[in-house]
Amino acid sequence: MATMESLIVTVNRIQRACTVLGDHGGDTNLPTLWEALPSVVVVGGQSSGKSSVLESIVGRDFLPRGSGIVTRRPLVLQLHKTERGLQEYGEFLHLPKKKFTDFSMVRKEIQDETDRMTGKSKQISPVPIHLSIYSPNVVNLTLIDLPGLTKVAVEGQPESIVQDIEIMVRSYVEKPNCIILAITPANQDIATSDAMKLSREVDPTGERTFGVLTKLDLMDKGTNAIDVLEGRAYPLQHPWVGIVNRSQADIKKNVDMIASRRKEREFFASSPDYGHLASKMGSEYLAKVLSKHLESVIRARLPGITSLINKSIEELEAELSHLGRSVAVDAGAQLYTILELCRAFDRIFKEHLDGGRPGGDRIYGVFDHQLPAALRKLPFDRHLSLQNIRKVVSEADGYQPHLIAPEQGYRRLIDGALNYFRGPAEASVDAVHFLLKELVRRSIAETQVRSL
Ligand SMILES: Nc1nc2c(ncn2[C@@H]2O[C@H](COP(=O)(O)OP(=O)(O)OP(=O)(O)O)[C@@H](O)[C@H]2O)c(=O)[nH]1
Repeated sequence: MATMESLIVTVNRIQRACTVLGDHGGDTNLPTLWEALPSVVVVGGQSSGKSSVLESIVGRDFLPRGSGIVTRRPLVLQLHKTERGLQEYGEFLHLPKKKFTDFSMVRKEIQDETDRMTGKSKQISPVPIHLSIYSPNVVNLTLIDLPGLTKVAVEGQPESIVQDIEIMVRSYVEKPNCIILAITPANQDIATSDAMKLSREVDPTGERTFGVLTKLDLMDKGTNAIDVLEGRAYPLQHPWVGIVNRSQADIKKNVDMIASRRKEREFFASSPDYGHLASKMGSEYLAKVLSKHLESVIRARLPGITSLINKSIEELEAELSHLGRSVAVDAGAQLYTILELCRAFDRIFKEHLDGGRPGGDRIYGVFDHQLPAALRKLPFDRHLSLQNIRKVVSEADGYQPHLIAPEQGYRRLIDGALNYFRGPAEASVDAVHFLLKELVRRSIAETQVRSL
């Protein structure tokens, strides 16, 4: 039986395999495993504090910063807890074996990899970037960071980006396996929070939504968010978690994460409003709660995931066996395979025509039944009636007396008769052509099945 920790690690590996195989949900003809995997998705409006929460959970500065829409591709962030004393590093799925120990280079690589997919056009792309972080200071957890919900495009970004982001975010949060981390700043009216509006829509019972209130330190003096944090104002099934991230000034002053986490702990411990909730607040607590919840969701979904994988294996194996044995790689062997196929096709096609397999008899039927029946319907009685022959013959030679036989007249009679033949003859050719094409199709199908 897998331990709790290895469950998340296993799902991480499956997620990476999905990305390599081009499965990131959405419209696809193949069964999508990606959509069946539970994941924590970070959702929030612009500047709500998403990046700060993620960095705080990781304990490192590594996300791109800037104005406008910075996150333009989903970032699948897989956190792996390592043993105490080991060096922290990041590793991207698209750059395997390259260990990033300098986290400012991680930030740069996220930016560069985003641009590689979207160009400098500032468009968004649904193809995720996978980043694994190995550190003794994290819990095993997978989080997906998405572009912030926004109302307006900034310069250089197409107007459609506002809708495109909403569609992308929705495509994640709609999935029943998605755990929504809804980030809302406390210094804003929660009723207008983009994250809460969206999560209420897709998860009305609040079963899979974790509400996170950031910027508690920025609330107006004399106000607090205790009604929300104690679950009275906006009740969810899981308790709300309050967070205090670094302010812009702290970031400018290069306040590091360790100091920032300590400051956050102190804020809650010394707060007259939140002191009684201190043990259930803060980014470290949030990471632990999420990790535990993710593990329990994975455990519950495990039978479903296993049966989906088994079903996919069966379907793909059936398709593989239908496609036949693998094609040889070197030119000589490929030529041999092609000749072998041609010979097999030739034999099967001949059997269809000459007998042994059905089909050839239908061609015979065209000449034996269809053509004679059509000929019988031709108006030869009228064409070769004595009256018509007399008329054609006398008209044909004009004033010239015919010496032996009325040659011109006969010619006209024969030409006319041949014209009548043309229709049924062409119909017979078409019918035979159609039958032959059908036999070719059948022979190809039988060649594939028989000889491969
Ligand atoms: N004082 C204070 N400032 C915060 C807090 N959380 C975030 N900020 C500041 O708010 C600003 C926006 O935070 P980000 O974490 O970049 O927000 P975001 O949601 O990732 O923003 P976008 O990536 O632009 O969508 C930054 O200047 C942060 O320093 C907080 O809890 N307290």
